[in-house]
Amino acid sequence: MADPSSDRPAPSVLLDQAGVAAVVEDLAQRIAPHVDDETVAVVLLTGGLWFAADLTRALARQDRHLRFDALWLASYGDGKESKGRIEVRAPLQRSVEGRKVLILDDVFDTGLSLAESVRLVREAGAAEVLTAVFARKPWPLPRAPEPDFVGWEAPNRFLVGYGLDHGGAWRGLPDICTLD
Ligand SMILES: O=P(O)(O)OC[C@H]1O[C@H](OP(=O)(O)OP(=O)(O)O)[C@H](O)[C@@H]1O
Ligand code: HPA
Repeated sequence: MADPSSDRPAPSVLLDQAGVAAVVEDLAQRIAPHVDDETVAVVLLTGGLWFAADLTRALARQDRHLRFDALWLASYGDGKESKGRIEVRAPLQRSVEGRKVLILDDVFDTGLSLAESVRLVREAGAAEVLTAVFARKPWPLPRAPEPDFVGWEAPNRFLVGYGLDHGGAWRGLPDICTLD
């Protein structure tokens, strides 16, 4: 998979694409009773895009046709550790005043990105905020808020694929892999 002439390590698969698809379908079934066509799905860019694309289509198959918006947040840059502060690169494009919002992200790690997005969406006037992440990584301390819906409990490894990157690379891998 890796270019043998490069010094990039080859990703090894932790959850293959069939496993990813099963996790998304299961999440859609669990989320569907809690959302309707007036709910706004808010994806956290950039990494959440692949999950949000799949989940919104899985919800459509459950006859839930959510509105869609995005918040562009960044905290990792090209490194493997959170910088501990969240940069807002682009705000919501439409009003969420009085609406139910479903925030979608690829991974819950320190929990800072999700917490900041919940704060921003509440500040924008959302009536109710639900959160769903594809993967949750283990953490020794309590993180607040925990996501309302979690697809897959990931091991404590650095993940790439299905939106997750290292320095902008590997987001397009259909499997979830690790570089460790
Ligand atoms: O729980 P946390 O420790 O905050 O980590 C999770 C966040 O980290 C990644 O975003 P990143 O800041 O790397 O930006 P990206 O979406 O462009 O990859 C990922 O997409 C999540 O949004
Ligand atoms: O394991 C990870 N991989 C890529 N991006 C991330 N952002 C938080 N955790 C991760």
